[in-house]
Amino acid sequence: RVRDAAEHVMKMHPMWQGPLAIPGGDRQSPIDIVVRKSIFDSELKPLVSVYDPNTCQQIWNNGYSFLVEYDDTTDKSTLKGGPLQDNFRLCQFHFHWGESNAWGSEHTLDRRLFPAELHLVHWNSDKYSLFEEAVMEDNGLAVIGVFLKVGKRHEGLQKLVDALPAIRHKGSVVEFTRFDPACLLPSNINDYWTYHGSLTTPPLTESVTWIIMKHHIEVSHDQLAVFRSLLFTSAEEDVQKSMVNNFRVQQPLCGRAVRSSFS
Ligand SMILES: CN(C)c1nnc([C@H](N)S(N)(=O)=O)s1
Ligand SMILES: [Zn+2]
Repeated sequence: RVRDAAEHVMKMHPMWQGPLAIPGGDRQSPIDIVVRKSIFDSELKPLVSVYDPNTCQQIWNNGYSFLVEYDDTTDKSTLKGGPLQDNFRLCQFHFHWGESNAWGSEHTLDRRLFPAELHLVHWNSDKYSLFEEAVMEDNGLAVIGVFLKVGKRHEGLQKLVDALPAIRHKGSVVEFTRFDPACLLPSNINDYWTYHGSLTTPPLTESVTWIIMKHHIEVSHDQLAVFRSLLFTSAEEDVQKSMVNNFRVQQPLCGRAVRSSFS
């Protein structure tokens, strides 16, 4: 199977040499969303995202993905509503992708794989004062997931794609400003699934309210190819490894409900 091959390749990354599971973890991510088993919840409110492009600060290669980081010392870029009871601050966004367009996403819809998945990571600024605190708490984080499909070029993404050659190696960082992450959201953000899960990279803490968009965004084949030109490895390492298949294997649902905001 596609996923088996990728699973083998992905486990080669040092990230996954350690414990692959949280002992007793019963709300791990990512998962397969079985659409027909999701439960429509009419109480789910519209999502309200307010992002200030002036809070965008830098883009860097952390050796597993590339992250666009935002100033989260104020409530200038926030997410609320939807399944959330509190106000959440945007701290970063990043992607997961495959070595080919056949796979790459972390979540799947009825086992359908997408070539890539965008994650916008937010933390609960009503209850906590730092991401590092929130990451340990049940209601600490909210991550929006958006599937990417290969098609027409995404004009808003190109500014980010053009910055990638400057951060090819693990540990490289460049200034990256005035980027509005709203341009990466689908036009309709009110059709989503939501469930309680975890970070998909260590510390794998079970602190995430996942909000997975029903509608995808389109990027071009060439734009995705630039993602794959990044490297897992730093400039000093002898063997350079392409940054591909940076997704976690799927985790058991353990009886969790997946709710939908649409019927
Ligand atoms: C420290 N932060 C913001 C994160 N730690 N792990 C993250 C994962 N990449 S994900 N996929 O967002 O759970 S995001
Ligand atoms: Zn992620």
